Amino acid sequence: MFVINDLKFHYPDDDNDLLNIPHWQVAAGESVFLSAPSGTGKSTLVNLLAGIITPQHGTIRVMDSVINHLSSRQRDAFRARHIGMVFQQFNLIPYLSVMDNIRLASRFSDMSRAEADERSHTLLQMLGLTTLDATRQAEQLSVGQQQRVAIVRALVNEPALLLVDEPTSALDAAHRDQFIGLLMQQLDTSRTSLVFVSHDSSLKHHFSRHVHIGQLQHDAD
Ligand SMILES: Nc1ncnc2c1ncn2[C@@H]1O[C@H](COP(=O)(O)OP(=O)(O)OP(=O)(O)O)[C@@H](O)[C@H]1O
Repeated sequence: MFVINDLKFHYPDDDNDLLNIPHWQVAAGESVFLSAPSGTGKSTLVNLLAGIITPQHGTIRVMDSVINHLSSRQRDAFRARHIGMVFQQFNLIPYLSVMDNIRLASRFSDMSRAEADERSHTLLQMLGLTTLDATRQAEQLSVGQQQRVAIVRALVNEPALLLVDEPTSALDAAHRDQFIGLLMQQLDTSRTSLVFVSHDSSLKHHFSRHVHIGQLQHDAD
């Protein structure tokens, strides 16, 4: 699903490479639990895989595209169509309804609007949100409910690659289990690959692979 080769990345204000990953690949349908101590570059790696930022060196191939060789506009289009993301900040538009927030993503799918809306309602329901909730403005929802909307928005297009960064912090135990169940169902039905970044190691038994960021990094010694 994706292959990283010879990747080096540093932020402009720091000459030292934050990430130096000789090779890492994840196959279609694999689910990876990625752990790392705070500040070691998990979110940066997720942003690289999403094509939000690009490395100074190396390649990140997602499906058939080397995403860091695409223009910024091409990366935006690729991400909208093939990559689902649930980030720490849910990035919902506060004054839009739940459904309109989800439609911002689903208009990039091959589904008709009616099909996409039906799928959205099904996913919302699976995560315990009602038809009435779907009409409410995002800002009127609790933090946990907003997170569930962000999850539906990430899943609605049946993405090839799903990137999830610290997702469970705002969910109670019951909704967290529903969330993981929904993710796993998505992987089974559509061969979606998942990279799941979390500090909550009690969740890692759900995943087919566990990776510590230190295992990916080039050993400088
Ligand atoms: N936009 C930026 N410009 C400069 N430095 C940054 C930027 N974003 C992150 N960093 C630095 O890069 C390092 C890694 O940040 P990153 O957010 O990837 O870590 P993380 O492993 O996800 O941490 P956490 O688990 O605490 O969220 C940190 O030292 C951080 O200060």
